[in-house]
Amino acid sequence: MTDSVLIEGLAVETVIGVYDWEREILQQLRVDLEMAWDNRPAAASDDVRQALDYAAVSEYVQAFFERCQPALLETAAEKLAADLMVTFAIPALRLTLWKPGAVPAARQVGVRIQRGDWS
Ligand SMILES: Nc1nc2c(c(=O)[nH]1)N=C([C@H](O)[C@@H](O)CO)CN2
Repeated sequence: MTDSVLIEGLAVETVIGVYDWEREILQQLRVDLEMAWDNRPAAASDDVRQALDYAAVSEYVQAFFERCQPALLETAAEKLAADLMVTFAIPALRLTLWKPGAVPAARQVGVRIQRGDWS
């Protein structure tokens, strides 16, 4: 699959972190997504129902972080990737979760995973 639908820098607020003090506060994450999708049917029909609707996916990601509040970025990434692939029938995706401010000397830190079949 050579086509994709992209979401970059989606801001979400959630409870996340391994330390006790982190369980008491909201922190911002930034989400980048590259989702494999054949864009030709949407282009041919000019119909959003044939597209992978990035607005709908963005809303889903926001709702996910309201109900899923894990300690590790790794856990959040794995669960979110699995949920998105099932809910939207996405064959493959690359997901990056950034946690700006977690390491003050770094611009941001995060994790990136790739799941599914990109062929
Ligand atoms: N690989 C990871 N390392 C760390 C994580 C994480 O989620 N994945 N989390 C923390 C703390 O929660 C940290 O962000 C607090 O500043 C430390 N390392």
